Amino acid sequence: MSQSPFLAACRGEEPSRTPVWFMRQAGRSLPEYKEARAGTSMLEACRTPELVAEITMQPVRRYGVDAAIFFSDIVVPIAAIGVDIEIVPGTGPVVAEPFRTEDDVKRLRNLDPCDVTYITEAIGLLVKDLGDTPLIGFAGAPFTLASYLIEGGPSRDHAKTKALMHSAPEVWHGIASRLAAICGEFLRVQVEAGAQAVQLFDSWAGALSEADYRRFALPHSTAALAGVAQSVPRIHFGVGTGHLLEAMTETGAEVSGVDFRIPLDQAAKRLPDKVLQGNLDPALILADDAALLAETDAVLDAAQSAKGHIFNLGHGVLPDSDPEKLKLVVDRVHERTGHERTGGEAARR
Ligand SMILES: Cc1c2[nH]c(c1CCC(=O)O)Cc1[nH]c(c(CCC(=O)O)c1C)Cc1[nH]c(c(CCC(=O)O)c1C)Cc1[nH]c(c(C)c1CCC(=O)O)C2
Repeated sequence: MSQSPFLAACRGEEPSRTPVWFMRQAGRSLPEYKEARAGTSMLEACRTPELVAEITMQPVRRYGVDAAIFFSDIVVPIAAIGVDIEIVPGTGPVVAEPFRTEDDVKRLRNLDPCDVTYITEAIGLLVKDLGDTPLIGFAGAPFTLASYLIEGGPSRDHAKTKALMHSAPEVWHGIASRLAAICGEFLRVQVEAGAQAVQLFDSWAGALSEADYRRFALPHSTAALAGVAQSVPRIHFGVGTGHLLEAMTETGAEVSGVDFRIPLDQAAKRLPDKVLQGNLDPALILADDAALLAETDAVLDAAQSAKGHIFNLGHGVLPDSDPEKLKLVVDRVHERTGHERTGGEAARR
């Protein structure tokens, strides 16, 4: 496992090749996923260890990526503490009774590892199946989760969430600090079961100004990530967060996820001490091969000046992506950056 290019890159060491994995690599773009999921709701699938292990393995088998991302969802721990939340196909998480008052804060009890034994079981199966490929555990950051709970579902402007932050800051901090404890515990359960890195998804943090991010989100994301500090590398990612790059590093995460809107050479100038993850525009997977490979090369070139680089998309794989195109990207990244010893060289040593 010490040979894992992904873990070496996370630690800021020189990997044998640039590691590559894709956010949302397990999911709707794969025909074998659709087949495995047929007739099972998303949350039910997340609670079925054999199915979780199979779906997590599918992109590893197909693409030869350097890490597996655990098949689950950011709302799984919220559902596990008894909140009535569903993942509606084509929409996203929908909450039956949104959270908006002091009394609602009390509905967020702590997560007990006993609430999610299916997670421990699924990771137990995966650690055996994965061999040398590391498993990334994950959680949603308090702000992103709180937005679903307060809005009641997906939101473009996060208006109710922002209004609550400013008009009832004690209710906001009550909700967000309880979510931080839940996220921290969810990450710990995954690491204790065998996940070798974690990613905190603050997908919607880009909707906040830097001042609001620092005041309302950063302390809670920091608390969530503190749960697994010193045990595994931590990756932190948000969408449209160019104005927050520096602030987001203050959570203490070792790796900064960069979305496709900021070139990696610019991110490297601003974050010289951070390993960067990213950032091919997911839409390029739908482009022709020549354009796709040119942009893949451009990402690799821009990453040269970074302290370290983990190749990824700038956000999740789009549902219409052709798996063959993702395979093309993995092979290109490996071919261009691999300097693993050849048989001949190894024999000479
Ligand atoms: C915001 C967010 C959610 N979930 C997640 C985020 C953060 C990442 C991001 O910004 O993309 C994280 C997530 N969700 C899922 C994973 C699994 C691992 C992976 O392949 O990356 C991960 C890491 C599975 C999933 N989570 C979901 C699917 C699709 C469900 C299906 O196949 O029926 C998958 C594979 C559902 C989901 N869950 C959520 C949304 C918005 C949706 C899409 C709803 C839809 O359009 O159908 C909430």
